[in-house]
Amino acid sequence: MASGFFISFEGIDGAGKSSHIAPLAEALRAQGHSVTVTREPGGTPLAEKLRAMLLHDEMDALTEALLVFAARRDHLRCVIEPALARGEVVLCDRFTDATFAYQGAGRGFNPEILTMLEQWVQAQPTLPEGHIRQPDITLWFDLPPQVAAARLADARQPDRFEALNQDFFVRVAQGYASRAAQAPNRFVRLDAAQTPEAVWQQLTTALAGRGWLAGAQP
Ligand SMILES: Nc1ncnc2c1ncn2[C@@H]1O[C@H](COP(=O)(O)OP(=O)(O)O)[C@@H](O)[C@H]1O
Ligand SMILES: Cc1cn([C@H]2C[C@H](O)[C@@H](COP(=O)(O)OP(=O)(O)O)O2)c(=O)[nH]c1=O
Repeated sequence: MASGFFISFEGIDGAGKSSHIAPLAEALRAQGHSVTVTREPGGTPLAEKLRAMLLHDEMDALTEALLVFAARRDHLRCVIEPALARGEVVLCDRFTDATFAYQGAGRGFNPEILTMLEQWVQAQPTLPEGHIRQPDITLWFDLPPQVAAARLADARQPDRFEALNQDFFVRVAQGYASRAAQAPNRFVRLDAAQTPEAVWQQLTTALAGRGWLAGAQP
């Protein structure tokens, strides 16, 4: 079976993830790859409905965790796994690291339960025994929360998460840092405080170092 490549984009709100996904998709297509661009929570009609609830309805942290993993299951089954099986590159705006950062570190929800849900939801019969589906590379846009807040101040109407205070995002940023420490080969840390051009340069250099995107121009 053809095996594609799975890249996730992570970081706190305002870190610059979304700004880099379309240019990366274009650069990969220009080099002959088929690319699926998607996002979490979301990516399927069902998961987009769950996303709207997560972003706008009041609920506790367990309900948040169950909704994001339900959305993820549908997204994996209907979009990500089929795209990988076709040999495509999948670019996904957030994945499970966001759950550990937001519901785990941010909300203070039990990470052991998140790990259990991760094992169930990301089980995939085509993978070798003991493996679950994870991104091949996670591009982590690391940015101090106060810089992200300044970027978002005028940019858009905040959702339930973006409206939370600075302390929440300090914990979320720490959550990403500890996830990155647990999977150093998967995570690529980008200094997202630099200019968009410099962040793009870091991103393409990291991918080129792994055999992707030779000579891509911003
Ligand atoms: N490197 C950067 N320097 C300054 N502003 C940036 C940079 N990257 C993105 N932005 C701006 O910050 C805001 C948030 O960027 P966005 O890509 O939507 O972040 P995210 O998807 O991580 O929430 C946007 O207004 C965007 O134009
Ligand atoms: C994937 C995921 C996202 N989220 C949150 C983080 C974001 O604040 C929000 C939506 O993410 P995002 O798509 O980055 O928002 P936007 O479209 O505004 O850039 O969902 C979680 O809390 N847990 C998760 O597992």
